[in-house]
Amino acid sequence: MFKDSTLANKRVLITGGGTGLGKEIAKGLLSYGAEVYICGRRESVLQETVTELAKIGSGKIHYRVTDIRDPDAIETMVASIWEEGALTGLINNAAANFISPTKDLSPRGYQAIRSTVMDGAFYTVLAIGKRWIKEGIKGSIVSNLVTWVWTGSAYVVPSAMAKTAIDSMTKSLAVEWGRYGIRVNAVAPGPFPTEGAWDKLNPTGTSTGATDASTVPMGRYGEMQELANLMTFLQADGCDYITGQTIGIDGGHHLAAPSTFASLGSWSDDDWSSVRDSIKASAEKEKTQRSVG
Ligand SMILES: CCCCCCC/C=C/C(=O)SCCNC(=O)CCNC(=O)[C@H](O)C(C)(C)COP(=O)(O)OP(=O)(O)OC[C@H]1O[C@@H](n2cnc3c(N)ncnc32)[C@H](O)[C@@H]1OP(=O)(O)O
Ligand SMILES: NC(=O)C1=CN([C@@H]2O[C@H](COP(=O)(O)OP(=O)(O)OC[C@H]3O[C@@H](n4cnc5c(N)ncnc54)[C@H](OP(=O)(O)O)[C@@H]3O)[C@@H](O)[C@H]2O)C=CC1
Repeated sequence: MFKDSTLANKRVLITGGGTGLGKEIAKGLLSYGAEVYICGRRESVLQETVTELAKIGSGKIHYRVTDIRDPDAIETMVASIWEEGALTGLINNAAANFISPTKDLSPRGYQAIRSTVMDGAFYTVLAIGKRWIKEGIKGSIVSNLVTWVWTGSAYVVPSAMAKTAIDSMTKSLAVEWGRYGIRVNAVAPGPFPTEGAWDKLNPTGTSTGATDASTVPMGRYGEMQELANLMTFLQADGCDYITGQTIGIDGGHHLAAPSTFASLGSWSDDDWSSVRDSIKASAEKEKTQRSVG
């Protein structure tokens, strides 16, 4: 989809890049020439990913063991990356989540999710953004959110809340940092099965609720390359005027929510014909009662 050199000279940090979508995004950025840093809390997982992905593109991929809930740890990570060269991009991807009735959540359960998704992304943006402003670097921030920023979602309330906060950060910082040429965008994926997410959101293995591909208008899950391509586009030069946007990539999933008429997709032509007759009859009846028009 892009030239191999599309991301040459780009240096991008992907939080949570050792697994799942972060790892797939890393593959995409590497294949288009970027140098990539990934971070997470499990060194063995990061090491394995770096070894595997070093064969792709320029092969410049590095890891840092970091808990993004700790602002001091983030500062240490970002300072050590800067010693090797300034970043040009950040992808806020690390997250925590699990399904649970909200009434059963403890404060610590809520905090585990909020502190990773909301606080972790903010601390990372702050550590990197302040360096870009000081050094006059026009960086690109992209946060990996979810369509729940538009619909909310039962049974994953802390995740929906924290992702929505980062959606708000995206719009707010796009304005505040536009003067520095820093772009702040987000993507909102629908279901892209990964081990990490499906263990926490589809523990029965029966694909119900938001993990059910049959409720996606396109009738399928997202493909990793599709997400990696969108991330590449948002990290590349060429459309710098795009900022403050959250771009859905969900096969139309959130537009098919129960609050819409999406289920009418099962009606036949005969059903529609009968419905049309009924609606017209109603309109005709009303017309006979009109005093004007
Ligand atoms: C529309 C599209 C469909 C798909 C959309 C997908 C959108 C988003 C997906 C994701 O974000 S998936 C990401 C999945 N990956 C992860 O979650 C990785 C990181 N996860 C973790 O580290 C753990 O799973 C964790 C539990 C979230 C946090 O671990 P931590 O070690 O920090 O905390 P703990 O001490 O284990 O637990 C803290 C607290 O939480 C309570 N808790 C844990 N699990 C549950 C549960 N299943 N139900 C209720 N409560 C839970 C735990 O009991 C602790 O509370 P206290 O008991 O101490 O009060
Ligand atoms: N899969 C899907 O269908 C969708 C996913 N998303 C989003 O995509 C992103 C990736 O999810 P996915 O790949 O599916 O799930 P994963 O569980 O594979 O990815 C989560 C990553 O975050 C890292 N992480 C978690 N907590 C921390 C922390 N405190 N500090 C540093 N790193 C941390 C984990 O590494 P470690 O445990 O080693 O720290 C892991 O690599 C998330 O933001 C998720 O909300 C959005 C919509 C749909």
